[in-house]
Amino acid sequence: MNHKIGLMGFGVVGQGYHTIAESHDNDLLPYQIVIKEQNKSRPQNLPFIFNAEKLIDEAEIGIELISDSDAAYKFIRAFLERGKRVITANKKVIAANLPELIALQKQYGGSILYEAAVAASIPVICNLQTQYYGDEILEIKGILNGSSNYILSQIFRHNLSLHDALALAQKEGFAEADPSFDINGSDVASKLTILITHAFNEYHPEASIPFYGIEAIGSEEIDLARTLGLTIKLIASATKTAEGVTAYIFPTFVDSSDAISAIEWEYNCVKIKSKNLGEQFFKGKGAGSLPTGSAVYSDLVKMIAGFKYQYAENIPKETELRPISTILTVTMKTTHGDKLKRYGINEAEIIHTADAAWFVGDITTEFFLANKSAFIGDAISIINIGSSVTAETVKKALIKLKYKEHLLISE
Ligand SMILES: NC(=O)C1=CN([C@@H]2O[C@H](COP(=O)(O)OP(=O)(O)OC[C@H]3O[C@@H](n4cnc5c(N)ncnc54)[C@H](OP(=O)(O)O)[C@@H]3O)[C@@H](O)[C@H]2O)C=CC1
Ligand SMILES: N[C@@H](CC=O)C(=O)O
Repeated sequence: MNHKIGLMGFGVVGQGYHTIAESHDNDLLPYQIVIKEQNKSRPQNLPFIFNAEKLIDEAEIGIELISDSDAAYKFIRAFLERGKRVITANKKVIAANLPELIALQKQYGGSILYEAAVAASIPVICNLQTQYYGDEILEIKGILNGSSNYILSQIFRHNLSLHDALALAQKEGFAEADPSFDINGSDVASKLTILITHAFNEYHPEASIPFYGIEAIGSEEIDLARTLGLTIKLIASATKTAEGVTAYIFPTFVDSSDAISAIEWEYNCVKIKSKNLGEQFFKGKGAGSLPTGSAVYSDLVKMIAGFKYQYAENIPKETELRPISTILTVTMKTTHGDKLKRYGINEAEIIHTADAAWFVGDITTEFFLANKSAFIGDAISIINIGSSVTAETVKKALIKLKYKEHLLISE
């Protein structure tokens, strides 16, 4: 049966979905494909068009896979306002507008699926939707960005610079159109916003979540992690507390006993803790053409079979994280101690190594959010020490590194 599927976007993900449909079920191929650039070379035999409005009017099901979030938002809205069904992989649009998109589904009777938007190949949204009846989710934790994880693997395993590793992630098709979202934690924050809504029925938009990326991590942090026998992963976590839900995203030291430490390259992982099930752990590719296209294709099959996300009766409103502030034990590194003193850190608390100045101790997420843009301006790297090591051990390792470096310098 022909479902009059309209595809928007024929890039990394659009082509992934199309390849799968072509080799599997021609009925699930699009009857038209909207693209933007007139002068790109394309396969000759495919039904490309440039008129998105025509496709939105005529298609029965829309698959939105474009790289322009403003246009994607307009297209998704237009499908839902016509009571139509639409699939997307765009986490920015979903995370920024989730309450509105839920309301549009309720008002006009259309529906939207977006499994590919979070952790690409890992069916985490469908899992949250269908597997926890009679249960209570307590915590979600994981790696939710393929590019930054791929970059960390390249840095740790092949000593590449962040810049060169990012260029490779872009070449592989893992990175966003604006790759700063991959390395500054923003892409992870969008994904965590979506997971929190599905797990806890609370809406915490990206800006309300304390998040920091891997941008300022340099060889000093890699040396420190190696000295400690640890690795560094960009970890997102959301936890149910007595007061509500708390969440944050930071590069984090991880030891080898934690399954997260073994997640390399573009792979993602999600740990879910619930009252009845205890802990579950999912691992899968978090970016790339076929892994993401496959999640889109599966959404399409599920959608045709009648699957819809079930949202709570009350559309979640924007709420504060609770507790409002959480204490984290971190390392903060920059090039010069004076930059740390600006944030009220005393000279006595600063450890100087050959090329860097470090603070190791407690900060609150409230302090972090208040100073975040200044930290970025000062190129301060922040790593959550997590539970794998104590602050005292980290300080000792830094002092060891300092003397090793002094020896090297005087040699
Ligand atoms: N890459 C990945 O691994 C993953 C990506 N995603 C998400 O999937 C979506 C698509 O990403 P990806 O495939 O990588 O992007 P690409 O850059 O590879 O492709 C983007 C496509 O969108 C088209 N496009 C851009 N703007 C418009 C517009 N205004 N109207 C019509 N078409 C337009 C482009 O057209 P043209 O060909 O003419 O340039 C191109 O075909 C994004 O939301 C991304 O965040 C989600 C999970 C994983
Ligand atoms: N750029 C994203 C793509 C998938 O969401 C990533 O690297 O994870």
